[in-house]
Amino acid sequence: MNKQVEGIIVSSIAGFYDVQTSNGIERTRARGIFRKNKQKPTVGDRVKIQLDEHGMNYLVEVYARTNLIGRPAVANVDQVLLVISAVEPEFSLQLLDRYLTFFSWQKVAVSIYLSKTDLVSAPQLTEIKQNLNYYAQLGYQVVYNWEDFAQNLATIIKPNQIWTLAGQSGAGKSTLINHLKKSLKQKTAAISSSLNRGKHTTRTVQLFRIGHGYLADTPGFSAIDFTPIKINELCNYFVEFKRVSSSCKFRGCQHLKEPKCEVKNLVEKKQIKQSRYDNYLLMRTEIEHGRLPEYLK
Ligand SMILES: Nc1nc2c(ncn2[C@@H]2O[C@H](COP(=O)(O)OP(=O)(O)OP(=O)(O)O)[C@@H](O)[C@H]2O)c(=O)[nH]1
Ligand SMILES: [Zn+2]
Repeated sequence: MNKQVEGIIVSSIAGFYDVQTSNGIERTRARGIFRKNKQKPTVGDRVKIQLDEHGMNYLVEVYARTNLIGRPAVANVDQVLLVISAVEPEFSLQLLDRYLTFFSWQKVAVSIYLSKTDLVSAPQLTEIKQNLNYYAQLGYQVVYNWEDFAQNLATIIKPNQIWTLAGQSGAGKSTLINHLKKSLKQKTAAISSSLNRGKHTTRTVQLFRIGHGYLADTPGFSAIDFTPIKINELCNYFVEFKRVSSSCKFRGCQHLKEPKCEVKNLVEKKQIKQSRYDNYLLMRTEIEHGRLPEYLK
C-alpha cells in the first residue's frame, strides 16, 4: 500500500528532494506534472509525498507558498536574521531601512544582528546602539551577541518556522552561520549524516533543524529590489507610519504635502526618526524611477 505524508523540503540535489517528515527524512523525486506546470519545488516548500515500499518516493503536491525569497531561493520564510555590520561595510541606516521595508512587504519578520562590534570604538558602538534602539522600540529584536543568541535559538525559533539570513556582501552572514552551526553541531548532525551526498552534485541550500524549526545554511542574499512595490503602498511597510496613519486627516495619506499629517507631525516632534522619513522619500523616488541604485547592483 502506498502511504501519503506531509513534510518540508529541506534540501534538493540533482532532481531529488529531501523531505523532513515527522518520521525523519525521505528522499523523493518530483512527479513529471511539476515540470509540465513549470512549478519548481523549492527548499522550504510544504509538500505531500507518496511513500513507496519499493523505495521510490514521489513528491505529489506542493502547497501554496507565503513567499519565495533569496538566492538560492527559500520558500515560506517566516523570519530573516538580518546581518548589519558596525563597520566594513560602514553601518548604514539607509541600508537597514531598505531591508526592513522589503521584508515588511514580503510579510517576513526580521531580527537584526549587529556584526563586527569588535572593530569599532566604544563611542561609535554607543552611537550605533542608540540608533538601533529606535528599531527595538518598533518591535524588532536586536541581537549584539551571537553566543547568547545561539544558546536561545531553539526557543527563539518557533515550531516549524523557517529562518534565513540576509545582509550586505561582507556583513558577516557566513561567519555567523559558521558560528551557529558549530554551537548547534549536536542538534544538526542528524540531518547531515543521514544523507550520503554524491561528490560532484551541486548543492543549493539546505535547511538545518534547530529545535523544532529550521535555519537555511547559506547566506541568503545581499541585494534587494523593491521597485515592484506599489508607490502608494510603500508607507504601509514603515511600521510606525502605518500605526499612526489613521490619525492623518486624509485617508490614504502619503505623508508628503498633505495637511494635518500625523506622520510629519511626529517627525517634527522627533517621535518618528528623521532618517526613517528621509529614507521613505528616497525609496519613493527610487520606485518612481523603477531602478536599483548603482551601489546595490
Ligand atoms: N572582526 C570581525 N570580523 C568579522 C565579523 N564578522 C565577519 N567578519 C569578517 O568579515 C569578512 C566578511 O564576512 P563574511 O561572513 O564572509 O560575510 P558575508 O556576509 O557572508 O559576505 P558575502 O558572502 O559576500 O555575502 C570576513 O573576513 C570575516 O572574517 C565580526 O564579528 N568581527
Ligand atoms: Zn500622513
